[in-house]
Amino acid sequence: MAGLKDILHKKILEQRPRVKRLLQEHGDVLFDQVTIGQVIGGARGIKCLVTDISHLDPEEGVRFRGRTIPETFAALPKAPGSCYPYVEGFWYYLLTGEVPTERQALDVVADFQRRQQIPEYVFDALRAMPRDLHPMAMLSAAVVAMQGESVFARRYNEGMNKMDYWEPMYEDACDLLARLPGIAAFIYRLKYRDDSPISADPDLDMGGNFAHMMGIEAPYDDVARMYFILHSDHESGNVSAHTTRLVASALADAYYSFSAGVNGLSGPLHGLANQEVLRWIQGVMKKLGGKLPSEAELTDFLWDTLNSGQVIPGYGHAVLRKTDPRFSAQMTFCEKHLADDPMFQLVQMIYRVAPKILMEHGKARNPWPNVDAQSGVIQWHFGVTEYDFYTVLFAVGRAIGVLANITWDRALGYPLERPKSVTLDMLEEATKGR
Ligand SMILES: CC(=O)SCCNC(=O)CCNC(=O)[C@H](O)C(C)(C)COP(=O)(O)OP(=O)(O)OC[C@H]1O[C@@H](n2cnc3c(N)ncnc32)[C@H](O)[C@@H]1OP(=O)(O)O
Ligand SMILES: O=C([O-])CC(=O)C(=O)O
Repeated sequence: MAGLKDILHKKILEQRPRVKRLLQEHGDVLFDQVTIGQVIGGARGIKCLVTDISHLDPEEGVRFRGRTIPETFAALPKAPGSCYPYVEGFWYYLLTGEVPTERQALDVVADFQRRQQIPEYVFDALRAMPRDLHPMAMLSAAVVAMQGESVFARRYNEGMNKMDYWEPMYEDACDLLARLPGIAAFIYRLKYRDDSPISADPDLDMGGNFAHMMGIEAPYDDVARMYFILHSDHESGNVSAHTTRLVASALADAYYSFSAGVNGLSGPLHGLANQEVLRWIQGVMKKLGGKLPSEAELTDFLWDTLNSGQVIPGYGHAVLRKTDPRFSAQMTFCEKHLADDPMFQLVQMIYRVAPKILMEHGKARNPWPNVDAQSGVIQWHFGVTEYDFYTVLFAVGRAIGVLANITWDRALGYPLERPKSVTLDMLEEATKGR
């Protein structure tokens, strides 16, 4: 039976003529127009990136390879005794667009088990860092420290043919992805559990192994599977995906590229918002002497935040205009496992109160919660209360999407990314007579 790499190769050969035809026969077709507002406004809405891995509809949310989140969860083979899929099966799905059989998903589980050994120098490097360094900085450094392992960089230096770029990129992507849960768990136990790492269990799948290496009982394995899949991809324009893609477009390998993407994810307007949500919630409770707020108290706290010129973390989005389905998917989990948790009840209360206030405030184009509004509270419930670690979990998930993307970018020969910049004078010149 053909393995993941063979099927991916077949898919690549099918897709290449599409790109070639679009470029050769329709390269001059006008596809989008750009306003000055978009040029100054962070390129919002400009359609200038291609990916088939996921797509984001402002009203509906993300679709992975054409499937919504519930459809994706339903379609993929599940880990034993779990209602969540194998992360490895999801990787297969994102890469190929095909739902793997259980056998095919298990082949990837076995492949990742073979690849998961982390070089000892990574642990040495992490131990040499200041213990109070942010875990995202540690993760980024650990990833780039492994750059010497890159098959892509080696083969490039040997003079590899362009048509082959995807293959070592795929190898690097699989190696990196297989090792990331172990690196993340190591960072956690180094920083917050007195340097007491737990070795990988060679028989477990990625989600199960991550829970094992964190030292947390079931259903934390399901939390990991759900979390990694939900955070994997959000089309290509978000900061972490775009950064990874941009760096890889210069033919930097997966280690350099993903490390750069991790750095982008560490911004509080992007991935770090999940730690900010918990920090903000703790701030509310601290102000009230440790008790949960009433709706009136919460309303005041929300206004205080807005009036002091800060954002409500976990709310708003650059593209979405409705409640993020990733928020809803996590809420479904919480209703099952955390229904009585006061922090979850507070998250629910914020969901009842904050959108109205953001609408009244009148600035945010989207007053609804995003993925980050719900994720930290789940971690807190399972004992991961060190909230500066939360974005590391996001990063492990994000790796699935961005690594699938850069493998395909090389397969389809997408070129070096290099948009054009203009000066303010040029923009003003364009407005003359208007
Ligand atoms: C995984 C993710 O990255 S999901 C997003 C995670 N980030 C957060 O949750 C942080 C809070 N949210 C935000 O800061 C924003 O909504 C962003 C960064 C996500 C999107 O930014 P934009 O696309 O620029 O949003 P939008 O067009 O709605 O912004 C318009 C105004 O509303 C403000 N606004 C947007 N969201 C919020 C919010 N949650 N609280 C307060 N103000 C907000 C913006 O700061 C901006 O103000 P300005 O005109 O004074 O500059
Ligand atoms: O799409 C975005 O800009 C931000 C986001 O939700 C993500 O990257 O997951």
